[in-house]
Parts: sequence; structure tokens; C-alpha cells
Amino acid sequence: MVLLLQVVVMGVSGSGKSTVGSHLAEKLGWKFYDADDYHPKENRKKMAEGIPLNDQDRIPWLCCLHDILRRDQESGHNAVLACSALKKMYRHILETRESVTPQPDEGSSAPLKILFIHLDGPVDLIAKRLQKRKGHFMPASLLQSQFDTLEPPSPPENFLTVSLEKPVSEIVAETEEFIRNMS
Ligand SMILES: Nc1ncnc2c1ncn2[C@@H]1O[C@H](COP(=O)(O)OP(=O)(O)OP(=O)(O)O)[C@@H](O)[C@H]1O
Ligand SMILES: O=C(O)[C@H](O)[C@@H](O)[C@H](O)[C@H](O)CO
Repeated sequence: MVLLLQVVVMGVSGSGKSTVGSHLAEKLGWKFYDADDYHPKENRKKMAEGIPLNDQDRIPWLCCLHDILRRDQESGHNAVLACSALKKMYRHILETRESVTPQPDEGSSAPLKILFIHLDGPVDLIAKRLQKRKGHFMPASLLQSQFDTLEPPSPPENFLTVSLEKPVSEIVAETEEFIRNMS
């Protein structure tokens, strides 16, 4: 596959980003990054204490993730990133590293080519999955705040929305086919 693309598997906590993202990367033979591994300890502590993150907490984290994807794109590598990317502004930062609309005279690199895969589904199903999940720092109590923050992707964003009610294997197959049809 020649297509130079980065894929971000997005959604609320518990939507399946890490699970689907890692399986998708393996199926495609691409590198995989889990955004959770790049949260500063202050963010992880805040979430573990049941306090939702805010823009100030997330923007430096998203800039770091943009740099990782930019490095791979510039070295000709595809990658899959599992990242909540809840707001449109967050997805803009992943593409451009800019948290505000750039001024015309601001010199900047071309935006990264990112396909956002939004894992979408009912809050009660996600809550059940979070209750069953053990040993993760993110409490199920923060799920509602995730939905309150979520701005689902919409045109002209480059995205595919997939139901998280499907088995992981089906989500991966559907996403892989969509990506291959892009090339
Ligand atoms: N399609 C699926 N069908 C059934 N169970 C799933 C599916 N996707 C994920 N799960 C399960 O749901 C739980 C949450 O998945 P996962 O940890 O990948 O979500 P996440 O979006 O990465 O969460 P967080 O953002 O909190 O890290 C896990 O126990 C996982 O095994
Ligand atoms: O943006 C956020 O609020 C966080 O990234 C959450 O969405 C993640 O689920 C958390 O990092 C646990 O994995």
C-alpha cells in the first residue's frame, strides 16, 4: 500500500480505541501508538481522581502526539494512533499542531493526512464494558463527562464512524477495507 496516511481511532473512554487500534495496526502492518502512554502523570492522576481533563491539560499532550505522527509521515511510515480526540479542535491540533485558526501570515507545515475512525455506541454498553475492565486508571465515573465533551466528527472532516457494538474483528475488517479503497 503506497497511501501515506495516519489513522486515529477516536472515541470516549471505553469505546475500544486501544483494542481496535492495536488490532487494526497489526492487520495493516503499521506502527501503533496509544495516546494513553503519552499523558503526563498529572493528567493520569487527575483522571484517576475522577476529575475530567480540560483543554489546558490536553493541548500539550495533543501537540506531542502530532509530533509523533508528523515524524512518521515525514519518514514515510503509516501509523495508527488510539486517541480520544473528543473535540474538533483536538482533531485540528493532531492535523496541524495549531490550537487556533492560523493567521494567514503564519508559516506552518502542511496538515497531516489523518483518517479519524470514530467508535460510536450507546453509553450503557460502554459503561458495562468499563465495569468489566480491570486495572485501568480511568474510572467509569468519568464516562458521562466524556460524552459531554465529545463533538462527533462531521464533514468536511476525514472520518469513518463505526458502531462499537460490532465485534472487534468486524470493526477492523470494515476499517481496513475503507482504508484500502482510499488508496
Ligand atoms: N468491539 C468490542 N466488543 C466487545 N468488547 C470490546 C470491544 N472493544 C473493546 N472492548 C472491551 O471494552 C473495554 C474497553 O476497551 P479499550 O480499553 O480498548 O477502550 P478505550 O477506548 O481504549 O478506553 P480508554 O480510553 O479508557 O483507554 C476493554 O475491556 C475491551 O476488551
Ligand atoms: O481525552 C481524555 O479525556 C482522555 O484521553 C480519555 O478520553 C482517555 O480515555 C483516558 O486517557 C483513559 O484512557
